[in-house]
Amino acid sequence: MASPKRRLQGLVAATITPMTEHGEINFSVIGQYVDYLVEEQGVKNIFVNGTTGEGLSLSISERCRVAEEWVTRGRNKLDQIVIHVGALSLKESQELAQHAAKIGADGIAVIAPFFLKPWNKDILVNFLKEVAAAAPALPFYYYHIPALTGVKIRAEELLDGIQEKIPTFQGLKFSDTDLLDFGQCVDQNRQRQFAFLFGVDEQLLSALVMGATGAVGSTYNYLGKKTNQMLEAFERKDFSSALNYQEDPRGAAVNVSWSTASLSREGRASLKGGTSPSRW
Ligand SMILES: CC(=O)N[C@H](C=O)[C@@H](O)[C@H](O)[C@H](O)CO
Ligand SMILES: CC(=O)C(=O)O
Repeated sequence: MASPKRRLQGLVAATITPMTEHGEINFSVIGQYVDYLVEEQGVKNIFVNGTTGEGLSLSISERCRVAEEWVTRGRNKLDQIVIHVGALSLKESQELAQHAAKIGADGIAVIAPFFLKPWNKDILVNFLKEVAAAAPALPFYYYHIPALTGVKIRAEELLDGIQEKIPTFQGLKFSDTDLLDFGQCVDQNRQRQFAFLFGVDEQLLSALVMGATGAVGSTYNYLGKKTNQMLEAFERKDFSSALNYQEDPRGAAVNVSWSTASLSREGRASLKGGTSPSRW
């Protein structure tokens, strides 16, 4: 079982869910995918069943099987495996959280419900709390992605007092371009050991300046190595090299016609090699 561990930091690849030409999940390539991330990209943390992984377009049983395959294949090779367990239904989200704990994942993340939505902080925190309580031994991350959920409660507001409500709260995955909100999250929680994981790859350098401790994103699947070099350049305060590296994800993002707000169908297909079907 996962132990509450060191803070998640550095790059986290948001994995795609490989599919066969018939639109079924292709579990057989996940082992190779792990090796590719570790060996070719130098990325040892993954975020499974998130936006890039089309988690919300998979069935619950598929989500469980995908999570299981990543954990099995990633054991002893990856550092941390975070499973996204957000869902429209609290009950399903709790089931996914329990399952993630059972299979030995290292953490769970949850987005805000996005059809019938929480209209204030308390409602959202209560939802998150009930999910977190289903996996009381697992670090919990809130996945803030307002452009896609439509839930615009500021992350800074959400974080205020969150540990009293959710004792396993360990960090934030912040997928929004509002660097003021992000910076305030960092500033107001300096005394806590939260992970501040930024999720707009094109803006990562700016987020590092604001205090990001790591990043979760789709581009780290193929720009992991370069982005690690950017992190190193930033560490040694070589900002002009860091800026050169940052140009890459921005270029790549344009090339595959992504927007910062949503990864298009074409972008996803291109990540999967151009022809792989999607679930939406
Ligand atoms: C909406 C979406 O998928 N966001 C991802 C993570 O949150 C990012 O990694 C983007 O894919 C990336 O920044 C490219 O636009
Ligand atoms: C990028 C990211 O974190 C996701 O695909 O969920």
